[in-house]
Formats: sequence, C-alpha cells, structure tokens
Amino acid sequence: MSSEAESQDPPAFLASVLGRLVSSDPTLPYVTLTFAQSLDAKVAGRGGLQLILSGNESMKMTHWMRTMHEGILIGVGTAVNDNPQLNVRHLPFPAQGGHMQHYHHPRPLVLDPNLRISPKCKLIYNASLKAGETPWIISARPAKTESAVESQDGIDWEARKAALEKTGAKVILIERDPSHMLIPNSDSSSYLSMSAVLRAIRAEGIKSVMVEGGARVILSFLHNAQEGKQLFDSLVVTVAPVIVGAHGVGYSELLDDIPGLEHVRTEALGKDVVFGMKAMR
Ligand SMILES: NC(=O)C1=CN([C@@H]2O[C@H](COP(=O)(O)OP(=O)(O)OC[C@H]3O[C@@H](n4cnc5c(N)ncnc54)[C@H](O)[C@@H]3O)[C@@H](O)[C@H]2O)C=CC1
Ligand SMILES: Nc1nc(O)c(N)c(N[C@@H]2O[C@H](COP(=O)(O)O)[C@@H](O)[C@H]2O)n1
Repeated sequence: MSSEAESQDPPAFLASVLGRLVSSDPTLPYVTLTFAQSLDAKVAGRGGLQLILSGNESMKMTHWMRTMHEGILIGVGTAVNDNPQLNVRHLPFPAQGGHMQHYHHPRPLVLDPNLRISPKCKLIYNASLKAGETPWIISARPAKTESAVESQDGIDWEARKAALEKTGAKVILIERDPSHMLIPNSDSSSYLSMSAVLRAIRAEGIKSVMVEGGARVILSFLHNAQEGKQLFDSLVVTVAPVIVGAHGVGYSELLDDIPGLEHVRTEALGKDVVFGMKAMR
C-alpha cells in the first residue's frame, strides 16, 4: 500500500468502494459518508474537542476522497468548533507534462439554518487566497412569528446573511419542512431536511458530495437509513487504535440496526483500518 500512497492516482481501495461516483437518481448527488472514529466509536473528545484520529496514511486517503468529489458537506457544529479548511493539501504534488498541476478542491457546503458560521472562518479566508473553493452556506429563512424575540432573530438572521454574502460566500435557501424525519430529541428549528438539502445541492450543479461530519450530521444520515430512507451511496470509516472514553462525542447512541449496508473492502493504512461499504438506495 505504501507505493500506492505515494502514487499520483487515487488508491485502488477508493476506486472499488466509490466506483464512478454517479448517483442512480439524477435529482440527487452521489453521496459518500465518511469520518474517522476511535475504537469505541467516538469522533471527538470531551466537549467536542477536535481529535486528530487519522494517521498520515489514512489522512492522505481522506484528501484523495476530497479531490474526487465536487462538494464536501459539514454541519455548522463542525464549522464553528473546528474552523476547518476542507481543501486538498496532503497529496503528492502533481506534475504533468513538466507542468505543476493543482488538485481540484471540493466546494465546502455548510448546513447552517441559523447562520452561525463566522464571516472570518478559514473556509472564506482560504477562498480569498484561492486555496479552496468559495463555501456555500445552506440555510432557511426563520419562520415568521408574532413573538418579539423570534422576529428579532429574523432581523439578525438577515444581517448575518448579508455579512456572509459580502465576503463572496453564497447562501442557498431551502424551504423549512417541519414534516422531515427528525432525530429523537432534536430541535426542528435548527435542522434542515437532508433530502431537501441534497436535492438543492444537485440543482446547483454538484454531482458528488463527501459528507465529513460532524456527529449530528453523521447521525442524521444513519438515522434516515435506519428508517429506510437511504441518502448516501457509500460509507468510508477510518478506525484509529485509540479509546476516547465516555466523555467523548459519539454518533451511535440513538441508533438501531441499519439495513442495506454491504461491505466492499477493508484496508490497513499505517496504524489505522479503513472500512469501505456500499449502501443500497
Ligand atoms: N472524527 C471525524 O471524522 C470528525 C469529527 N468531527 C467532530 O464533530 C463535532 C461536531 O459535531 P456536532 O456538534 O454534532 O455538529 P455537526 O457538524 O454535526 O453540525 C450539526 C448542526 O448542523 C445543523 N444541521 C442542519 N440540518 C441538519 C440535519 N439534517 N442533521 C444534522 N445537523 C443539521 C444543525 O444546526 C446542527 O446542530 C466536532 O467536535 C468535530 O471535531 C467533525 C467532523 C469529522
Ligand atoms: N479523516 C479525518 N480524520 C480525523 O482524525 C479528523 N479529525 C477528521 N476531521 C474532519 O476534517 C476536518 C478538518 O479538516 P482540515 O484539516 O481543516 O482541512 C474536521 O473539521 C473534520 O471535518 N477527518
């Protein structure tokens, strides 16, 4: 595997798990759900502390996945907590015909109903330096109410939208859908319908999306799948040889059996093990 890791082509592992990254439904993008976890299924430490779970080899594989997809989707929890870059930085520098080539960066897509992301975040800063694509923020107008507190929220939301748009970031609005499948105990005002989000992204021209987390977004996809609504095509999970413990952040506490997942390939990458699965839509 080490010679493949240095190659200027994506690892064969990804080709067999992701195939041609073409969705069977033309109204939806091809979706890869992917994340790194500890042996005890935690994706972050105490209070959401960001953990570097992936070693060099599996992190490189993650960056191959980034360059293979047109979009990279996270929830606003990750955007605020980690201030991530979501660009492609850990691949061998590509040369072609004597010219240096740049890897394609995926477009960052942030689920952010209440527009909590900062206009000063790295995603926006990097885009200004051409070290990443301009992020798209996916949101929904606050519901109109008679309440003074909530109507003030509406005004603040408009101001936050204007501040983000001033940086060049695009705010994509979707309709609020109170009937969409909700994770038990979650607050409907801060959740968007995942299928509406995916349809909106596809309508904007994005044909493949890598979903990188965080915990609630992972749970949303898996919860939908558990209820028979399969919204991802493949699942790639890096397992690192560490135990985080009960104080860490997990995603599986509310889940039951998930049907329709089929193992494709398992790869040992450095200290980590990466599982590649396909999902039956
Ligand atoms: N180990 C790994 O691979 C990764 C770990 N993380 C970790 O995850 C943590 C962040 O996770 P969370 O706080 O759960 O935030 P998150 O990144 O999952 O964002 C959740 C937020 O997204 C918004 N959202 C809108 N529609 C939604 C929907 N249908 N489903 C889910 N969310 C929706 C909501 O405002 C919700 O609160 C951080 O500690 C971060 O370090 C994040 C990404 C990858
Ligand atoms: N593959 C992977 N391994 C880990 O150990 C991780 N902590 C993550 N996290 C995800 O990557 C984002 C950080 O990306 P940048 O390095 O800033 O580009 C982080 O926010 C998570 O989405 N992934």
